[in-house]
Amino acid sequence: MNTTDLATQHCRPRKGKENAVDSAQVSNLLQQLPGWQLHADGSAIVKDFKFADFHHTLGFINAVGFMANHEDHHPDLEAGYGHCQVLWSTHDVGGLSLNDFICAARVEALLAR
Ligand SMILES: C[C@H](O)[C@H](O)[C@H]1CNC2=NC(N)=NC(=O)C2=N1
Repeated sequence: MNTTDLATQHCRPRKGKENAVDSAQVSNLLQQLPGWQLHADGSAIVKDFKFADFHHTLGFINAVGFMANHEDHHPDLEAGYGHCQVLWSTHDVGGLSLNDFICAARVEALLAR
């Protein structure tokens, strides 16, 4: 499954350990997502996006927020003047589900041009 395929999928409720992706799937999916990395504790994927100034950073945050509400799947965001770190994990699974990779691909799609 490539980034475009991932980005055309929608999140659906995924709860419980049976919906966790295993480590082989994680490395496979991460190969489709340039710049995305497994977070230190292994329970999230993360990427830091750089922007020219605060306006562009805030525009990105709003776009990500709109998409996240639409998908009912919500990231942790940490931002400064010219960057925003986006972290996806699935609380309902206690780790990573396919929803996290779908949303990471959807963030990439927001920036594709
Ligand atoms: C009921 C609702 O769909 C759930 O609480 C959703 C909302 N957004 C969510 N976001 C994230 N990141 N993880 C979740 O498990 C999650 N659950």
